[in-house]
Amino acid sequence: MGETLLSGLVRAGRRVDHLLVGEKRAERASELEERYGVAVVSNVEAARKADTLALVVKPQDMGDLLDEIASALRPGQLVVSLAAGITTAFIEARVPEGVAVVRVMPNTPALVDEGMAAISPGSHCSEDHLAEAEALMASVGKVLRIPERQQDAVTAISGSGPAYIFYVVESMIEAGVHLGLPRSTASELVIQTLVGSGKMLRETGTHPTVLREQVTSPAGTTAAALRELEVHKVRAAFLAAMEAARDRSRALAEGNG
Ligand SMILES: NC(=O)C1=CN([C@@H]2O[C@H](COP(=O)(O)OP(=O)(O)OC[C@H]3O[C@@H](n4cnc5c(N)ncnc54)[C@H](OP(=O)(O)O)[C@@H]3O)[C@@H](O)[C@H]2O)C=CC1
Ligand SMILES: O=C(O)[C@@H]1CCC=N1
Repeated sequence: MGETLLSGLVRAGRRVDHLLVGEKRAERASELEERYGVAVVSNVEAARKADTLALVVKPQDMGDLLDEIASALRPGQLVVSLAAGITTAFIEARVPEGVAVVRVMPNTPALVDEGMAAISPGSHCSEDHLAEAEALMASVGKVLRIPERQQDAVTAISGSGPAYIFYVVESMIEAGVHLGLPRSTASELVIQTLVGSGKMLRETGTHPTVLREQVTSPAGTTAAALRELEVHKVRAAFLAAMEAARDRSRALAEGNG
């Protein structure tokens, strides 16, 4: 996710020659330096020199990372966390008083500048700090400001969301193959159907139920398929899946790695 954000900043034409990246593995560090022209330094040096820090480690590694950099941080700096589950309070309790914290939930379509990020301010965060985090994430897609209490639900919907969509795509391609289509044909049909349907949702602003009804001819093929999805409780399965993701996000905040 960190590299996705970095590559987006480069594509957006933002200056990255002054950007410091904390990366421990030497091989990976040289790869990032060569690919993006950024300087790879220690986490402590990045924390001491940067005005804004983006923390993109796994939630389970966040406590150790904060312990490592806390003494290098100073009031007025901005810490932007992209980690699932980790609350602004968790970070604020581990950094000096007056460090501004913003919690972000991004998603991987940021790689093609179609990301969806939700941002929430911590308790010492000014409008300028929040606007800075917003501008960072706007380099790679849309940004919504939300209250932090909604972050676990957002993580379940848009953070993990691309995985559910890819799962549906995989399933439809497999079904096409099962029905006798060549894999490449099935794949092209499904991907273009997905992109076209997404574009219809965004460009028409029409409710998805209406769009679905427009495809569903009386006693036709779509009605036959949708009946099977109802019989197999696919809608209930989506609800249960997203509740599980929301609960997992909450558990990560409580340190249940
Ligand atoms: N993937 C996604 O779709 C999304 C991810 N996120 C969040 O982004 C964060 C990263 O996730 P993801 O990119 O999937 O995970 P990855 O494991 O791919 O990336 C985490 C990176 O952090 C590095 N790292 C770990 N500890 C340190 C440290 N102390 N100093 C410097 N670097 C360190 C790891 O290096 P190494 O490999 O050497 O250990 C690794 O490159 C998570 O908190 C996740 O919740 C949020 C939304 C979407
Ligand atoms: O699976 C995860 O925990 C991360 C957070 C949201 C998407 N990927």
